[in-house]
Amino acid sequence: MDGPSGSGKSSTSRGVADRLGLRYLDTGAQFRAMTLWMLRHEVDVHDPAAVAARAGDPVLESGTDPLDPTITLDGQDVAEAIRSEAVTAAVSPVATVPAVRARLLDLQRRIISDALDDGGIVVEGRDIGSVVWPEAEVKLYLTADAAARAARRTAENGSGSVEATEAELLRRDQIDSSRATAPLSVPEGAVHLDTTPYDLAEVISRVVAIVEQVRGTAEAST
Ligand SMILES: Nc1ncnc2c1ncn2[C@@H]1O[C@H](COP(=O)(O)OP(=O)(O)OP(=O)(O)O)[C@@H](O)[C@H]1O
Ligand SMILES: Nc1ccn([C@H]2C[C@H](O)[C@@H](COP(=O)(O)O)O2)c(=O)n1
Repeated sequence: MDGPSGSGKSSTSRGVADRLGLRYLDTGAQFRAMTLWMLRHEVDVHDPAAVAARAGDPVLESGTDPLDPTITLDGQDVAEAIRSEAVTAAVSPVATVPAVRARLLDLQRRIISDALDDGGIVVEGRDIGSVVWPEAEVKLYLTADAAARAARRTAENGSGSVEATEAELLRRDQIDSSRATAPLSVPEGAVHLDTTPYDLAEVISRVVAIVEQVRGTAEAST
């Protein structure tokens, strides 16, 4: 499942994975953990060579239970720390460094391979259907109007102005879409779902129906 910031990928992916008995992976959390490590080790996140030189150092582990996803950095739970404003502001430049993407893509592919032996996995990010796992059984591209995304995110944060949140979302959209390495784009063969008019339960039900339809079609043709 790919899509821009705040389109509902995490909430939808977790709900779908829970309904279908699948594992769940938030790849954005991995980019955030990598960024947190760089900040904690005083690496200049705007210096790609400096970031690349340390990209192999952090020890990252992602737990894939959709009801309790976890992320640890050098053995420490960082689920809360990776959502800080400092990390949110710094993550885009770190995510554009090829050495960072290569390291995390390798980790993501290993997690996906393991999960495929265990029933399957819902993976969310920006380049999952296009780069990380183009052979995915189902590819989804989630969007929502910037105003709806900003309103949802502001409600989630419980503070801040909707206008400022929307500006920050649009800034990250712009960076994620225009970068040279694995830009955010609709993957070939993906179903595009605009969630603006639907609440979360409705989106989850629609995605589950899409998965069941794809699986039914695949079974019927074998
Ligand atoms: N269809 C929906 N209707 C209303 N609120 C929603 C819907 N989908 C998600 N939300 C809410 O919007 C907020 C952002 O959703 P979520 O974190 O799942 O987005 P995301 O695409 O994973 O964002 P990011 O890429 O920044 O991690 C959350 O508070 C979530 O509960
Ligand atoms: N597969 C991915 C996942 C995430 N990113 C980048 C893009 C975002 O700026 C950042 C944080 O992601 P979020 O937690 O907001 O989903 O990580 C990426 O480049 N590729």
